[in-house]
Amino acid sequence: MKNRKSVSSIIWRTIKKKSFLSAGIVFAVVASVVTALLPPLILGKVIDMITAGQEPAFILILSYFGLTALTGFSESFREGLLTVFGQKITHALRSSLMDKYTHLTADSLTGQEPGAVVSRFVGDVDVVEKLFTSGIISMFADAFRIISILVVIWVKNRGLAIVLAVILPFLFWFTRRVQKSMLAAKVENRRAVGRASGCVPETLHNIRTIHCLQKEKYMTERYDRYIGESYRAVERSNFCDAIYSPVILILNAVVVAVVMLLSASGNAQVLMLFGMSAGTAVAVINYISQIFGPVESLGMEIQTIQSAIAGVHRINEFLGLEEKEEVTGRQEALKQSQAAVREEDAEQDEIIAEFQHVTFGYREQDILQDFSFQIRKGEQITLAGRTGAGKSTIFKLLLGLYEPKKGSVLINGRRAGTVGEKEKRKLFGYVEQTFHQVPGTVRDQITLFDPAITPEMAEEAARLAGLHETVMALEKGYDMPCMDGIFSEGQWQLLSIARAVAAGPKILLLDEITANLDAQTEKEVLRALQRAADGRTVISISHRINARTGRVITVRML
Ligand SMILES: Nc1ncnc2c1ncn2[C@@H]1O[C@H](COP(=O)(O)OP(=O)(O)OP(=O)(O)O)[C@@H](O)[C@H]1O
Repeated sequence: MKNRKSVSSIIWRTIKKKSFLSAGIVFAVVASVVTALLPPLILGKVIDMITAGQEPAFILILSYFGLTALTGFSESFREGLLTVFGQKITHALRSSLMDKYTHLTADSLTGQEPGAVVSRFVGDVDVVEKLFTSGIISMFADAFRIISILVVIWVKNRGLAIVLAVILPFLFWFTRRVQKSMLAAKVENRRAVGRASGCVPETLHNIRTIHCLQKEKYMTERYDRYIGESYRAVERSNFCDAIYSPVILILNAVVVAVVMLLSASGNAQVLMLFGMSAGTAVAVINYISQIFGPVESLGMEIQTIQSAIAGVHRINEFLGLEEKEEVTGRQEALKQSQAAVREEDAEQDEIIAEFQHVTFGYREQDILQDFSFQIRKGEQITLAGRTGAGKSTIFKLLLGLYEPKKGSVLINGRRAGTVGEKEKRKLFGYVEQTFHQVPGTVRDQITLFDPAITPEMAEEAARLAGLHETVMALEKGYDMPCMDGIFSEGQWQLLSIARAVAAGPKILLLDEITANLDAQTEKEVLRALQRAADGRTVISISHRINARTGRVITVRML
């Protein structure tokens, strides 16, 4: 088992690796808050000087504009750095997920829904990225900004600070309520749009049945219902959107008006709390309008963090799945040299693969029980048995994808599960019922991007499979990008054979390779196989009696 990774360890590693970037973000956050705090103070001072009949110093005016510009600059600098940092995190997370994916055991791998894996790689990673770019860091920045403004206001006008301390929790509660309702309405709308979009292909797909059973009205009403749900959800969302800004603006105006009225009240006790100069009044009005923005953002940031936490859990769950036993480069080299010695020994008794009293089942139910057989080098074996008896399972055990519950599966006298990936490619060639394309050229289909397989080896494999002429007849030959329709069903199977023999494997595993072919094409593929089988051990699964070769091992259904 490899050392376990988690989202937090990956992020922590990225922070340490990109220490300058991380320090830059901290610096930009602090700078943007501090520089935003100073201009209203300077403005207040300038106004106080003007009202006192003094000429404001040029440096003061200059620093007001300079600091305002600096605030904008440090904010965009922070956003820029956060975007870059977010990309680094996305990269690190996706690489770790891919690394994990390639190391999963066959059992964990088959238990994964393709759609769920894609949403782990795309949706969940994006959400975690947002956790940083518009979640945690912005939340700290906004909280820092609110607190610093409150501190300045406390120093400048205690009464206003008290009013704000009372109002801000209410404002925050109201903001969260509006945001939650908007989010719920958006989710509802997405669901309704999904249902309505699903309705269209469903109707087209079943159009004959709908006409036959005269269900047109029912389908129309159903579509109308979904569209109606979507419309109502959008209206709810628009309503929340429409009321929020006016409420905030009115609140802002009311606070300013009340504080100004109180500061002009003339009552000595009230003035103790609310009294201020004209300059301070301008400064605090400025601060009040600055404090509402961060409160609104804070609500959104909490929302982002909440949804990101679910994504973090899902990614951590995926990263915690069981991994294959790892064979390191050195171990593999050592094992290969030991295998070479064993192979020599094995050559004497010629047993290349062996099942010793194997019992195996994917879950509790056993599929094989106390199953034994031996295969000698160069032998041609056919595995026969009813559907579901466990023939393909025997291949998976030979490939070391699963460990038996009892007994052992040996390849050249060695436990199949301990054969490393590189060695496996030299040991086994696997041909399945259908060909699975990889993105790339025809040559890539044969080499599977293995640099050890030269273009000459790929060509030789295609010749052996009897496909060389067909490939050469293609517009770009082996460099032709592979796509559906360039080969016939039988030719795809020949390409499968070329792929299987390209690395010169000692054992060929053939799983029902002629099942989908007509009699003529089957003959052609079987001829190619005869050439490929020369000097190799071949283990095949076939339901067709005429495609069976050599000794037959029957796998009985339990
Ligand atoms: N990954 C898996 N997880 C759980 N059960 C599985 C898995 N793969 C196969 N099985 C089950 O194991 C049993 C044996 O399957 P296997 O594919 O080995 O049979 P088979 O003899 O090759 O059948 P066929 O001739 O139809 O290909 C079947 O009941 C199958 O449903």
